[in-house]
Amino acid sequence: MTDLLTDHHAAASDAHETGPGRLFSPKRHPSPTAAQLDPHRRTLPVAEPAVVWRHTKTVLGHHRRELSAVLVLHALAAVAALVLPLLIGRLVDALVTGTTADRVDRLVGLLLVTVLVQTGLTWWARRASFVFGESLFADMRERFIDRASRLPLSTLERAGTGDLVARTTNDVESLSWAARFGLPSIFVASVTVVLTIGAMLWVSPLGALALLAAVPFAWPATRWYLRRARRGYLWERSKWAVLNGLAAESVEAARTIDALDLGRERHARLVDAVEQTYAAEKYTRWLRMWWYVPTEFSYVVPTAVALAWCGWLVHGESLTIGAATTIILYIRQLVDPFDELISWLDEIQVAATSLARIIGVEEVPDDRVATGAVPAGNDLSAHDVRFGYHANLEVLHGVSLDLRPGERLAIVGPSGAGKSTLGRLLAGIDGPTSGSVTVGGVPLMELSMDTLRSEVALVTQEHHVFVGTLRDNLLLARPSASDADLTAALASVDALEWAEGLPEGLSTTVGSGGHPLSEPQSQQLALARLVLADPHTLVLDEATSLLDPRAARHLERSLASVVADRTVVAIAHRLHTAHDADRVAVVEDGRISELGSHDELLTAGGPYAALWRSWRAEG
Ligand SMILES: Nc1ncnc2c1ncn2[C@@H]1O[C@H](COP(=O)(O)OP(=O)(O)OP(=O)(O)O)[C@@H](O)[C@H]1O
Repeated sequence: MTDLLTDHHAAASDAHETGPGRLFSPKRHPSPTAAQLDPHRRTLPVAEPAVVWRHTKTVLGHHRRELSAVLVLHALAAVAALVLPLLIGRLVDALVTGTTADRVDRLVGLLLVTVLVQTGLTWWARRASFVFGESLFADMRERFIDRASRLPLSTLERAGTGDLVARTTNDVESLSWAARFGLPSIFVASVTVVLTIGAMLWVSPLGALALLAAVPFAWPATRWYLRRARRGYLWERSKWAVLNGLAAESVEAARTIDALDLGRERHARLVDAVEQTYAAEKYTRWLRMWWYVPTEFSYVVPTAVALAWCGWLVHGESLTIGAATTIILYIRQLVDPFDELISWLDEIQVAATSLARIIGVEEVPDDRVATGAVPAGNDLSAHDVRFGYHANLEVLHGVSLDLRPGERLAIVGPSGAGKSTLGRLLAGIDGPTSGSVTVGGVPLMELSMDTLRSEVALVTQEHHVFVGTLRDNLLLARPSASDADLTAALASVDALEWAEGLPEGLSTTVGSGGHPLSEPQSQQLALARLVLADPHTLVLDEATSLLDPRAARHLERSLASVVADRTVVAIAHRLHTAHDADRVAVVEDGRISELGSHDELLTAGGPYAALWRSWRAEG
């Protein structure tokens, strides 16, 4: 047993030992390394056990009344269950010492009533537990969804959506299972175990000693298991998150994968993710296997010991046959709840890991704090802005820029210079590490998301159509808009004709699985959303096909009507946009090296003039 329960963290180097002889040797199985767990690097945070415990206590505190009712009902049901062996013991003693038929009838009648009462109480207690588990789970889920839907975009981009999707699906499901079925079973089992042991001690403390025979089997094995389970399940969950993310991404990007012939590469990555998930699953199964064997012994051995021990006590007249019968029945009666506790202990480990991952989402710091300050005007300014996606790797090195309301400013520069990054900062997606980006004198990071979107918006290549009606998709931009507003917005981007031609007009379900929208239609929908949000400044990333000169003429018209009367920052990857702009900012190596009109910069003969000449030569 001691050999079996030795600490094997050092065995991580044997990660590739998978022969059958090795597989079942506890010494050889690889445990997760810190790098494999990787809970804090690029993934979302995982709450520490103390935080999980504090959170659980708080949530239980909110349901104190239901919890007390559940415990009292289970205690009553357990007491009724304990009366049965006691009555049977009395019956045995009465029969051994001699009694009347009348007394036997009374004891049997009492037995029947007890069975009925116990059944009724158990049903009631279980029902109360289910209701309790459901409301507890509903609370936790609501908190999680609330936080998850407000996560900073930069955090999500860094962590990847796979991790959040895994927490929303696998983890919530495992928690739901534990809350709905685990908690009720644990209540029943714990109350029954405690009361049964109490009853055994009351009947005969000496006879109850037989129960100690379970300890050498159950105790060390459980300790050994619990020491490793959290790390094991965290490892398993993190690998599932990677696998889920890869699978979802592969399905979403199926067309691109086909077009670029990336099938083989995706397959290799999926196989690698499956292998890593398999290794993690194998580890936790291995833990359970070595834990279950001794615990199974702990169920059987005490009954055998009790038979011998109580028999010896009866022989020495320290115990009546009836009391011995009661003790042995109690020991048998303990097996089921004990087994239930042991198997739920395992599920609870999984659920606790899931809970730690779910609560971890709450630990993501907000990237903005809405102060309630109201911008005094529409002028957008960047002042000495520095920013990097990673610590020690600055991308923007002190950028200052004052936009003139209503102007069209093109940002040009070599690839990787920081143009898109500057665009993200000007649109308030990311906050500067130092310096400030303000609108009407208020830093963008001090505006609520709703206010921010009515000031400045980033138009990217993404024009996602959400599953829901066309109306729902438009209302996202302005929830208070009337149907007339929506129709006007669609008309302004030249989309009314096809929108009215949909089977149910604004009420047509679009998005994945709904009525299919063509690429230009999806783009117009995104533009109509912009019209509804009505920001005074737009940051257009020209990488988007929205500005592709080969795009359909009506799309260009749609865009033109959206940008009219707004301040526009166009991140120009083709210089013809710069030619049409009021001013051009040249970004080189994270700095603005030139700023002026097209003609001024050409006359200056600096970097812009060189870029323009080489672009003309290529064109
Ligand atoms: N999400 C990100 N995480 C980490 N690094 C990033 C991220 N986005 C951009 N970078 C890095 O920041 C630097 C500037 O990138 P950015 O996309 O802003 O340049 P760009 O001038 O827009 O280039 P391009 O014209 O090729 O789009 C590059 O070194 C890039 O690798």
